[in-house]
Amino acid sequence: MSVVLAAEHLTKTFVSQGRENYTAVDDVSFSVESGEKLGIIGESGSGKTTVVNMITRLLDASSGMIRLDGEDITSKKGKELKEVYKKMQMVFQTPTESFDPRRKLGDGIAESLINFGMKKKEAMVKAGQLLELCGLEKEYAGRYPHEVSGGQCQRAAIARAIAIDPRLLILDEATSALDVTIQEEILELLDKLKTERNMTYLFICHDIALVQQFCDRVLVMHQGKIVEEGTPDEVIRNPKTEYTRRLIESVL
Ligand SMILES: Nc1ncnc2c1ncn2[C@@H]1O[C@H](COP(=O)(O)OP(=O)(O)OP(=O)(O)O)[C@@H](O)[C@H]1O
Repeated sequence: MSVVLAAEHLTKTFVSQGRENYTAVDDVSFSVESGEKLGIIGESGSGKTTVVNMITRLLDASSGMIRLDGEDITSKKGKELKEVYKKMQMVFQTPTESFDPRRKLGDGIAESLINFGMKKKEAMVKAGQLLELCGLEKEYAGRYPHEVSGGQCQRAAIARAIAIDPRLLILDEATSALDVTIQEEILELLDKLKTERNMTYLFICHDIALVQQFCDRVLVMHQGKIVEEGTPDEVIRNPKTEYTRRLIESVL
């Protein structure tokens, strides 16, 4: 199996005037294999989103390296990021906010296709097909974000994220705002897409039960460090740290 994403000794120290420097992510290393569903769990403030923000290049790393498909992307900026986002896409917690409220869902999905060279007409047809692939009728392309439910909007966000056929999806609390049955449906959709498109997932979540259900492997983050790693069943059955034990007890 090939490594799709690797983080090597990734560190982020926030430096702000008048406050002490704060190291939110401290020497974090991990890799995600092709076709794998890797979870990262940890309590609020443990550094999960900071890791994601560095990987997706929304935030500069203080030190360390990020490789995507073997290529060093740690310092990629501006136009160089287009190639990065072709391979790696994100799905966030609040789908309604991730779409422009003044534009229809179909336009939002077609936009990424047009950015990558597709003609508008073709992109609109493809947007409808992607919505269908994600379990919505293609007519949803004509709806605004506020005209659909949270679960439907998250399906549209997934349709947009897979539009340009990325290898890796980063799902940052992508099911956390949804109720339990809708969460299940979204996880089923992600599993279907993984089988059909050989997707690789980095699944950030604070809920170890969801990670157990969905992921092949999990990293536990605490105070900016990875404190544990294994299959979800291994970690749940035999937690090595008191912190992980508390995380498990709080959910299961
Ligand atoms: N721009 C910033 N400046 C200073 N500190 C920050 C900044 N962004 C995040 N932090 C701090 O870094 C730590 C990690 O935050 P992060 O958002 O990565 O945690 P998290 O595990 O994703 O939490 P949550 O699940 O609540 O989103 C927190 O203590 C946070 O206050």
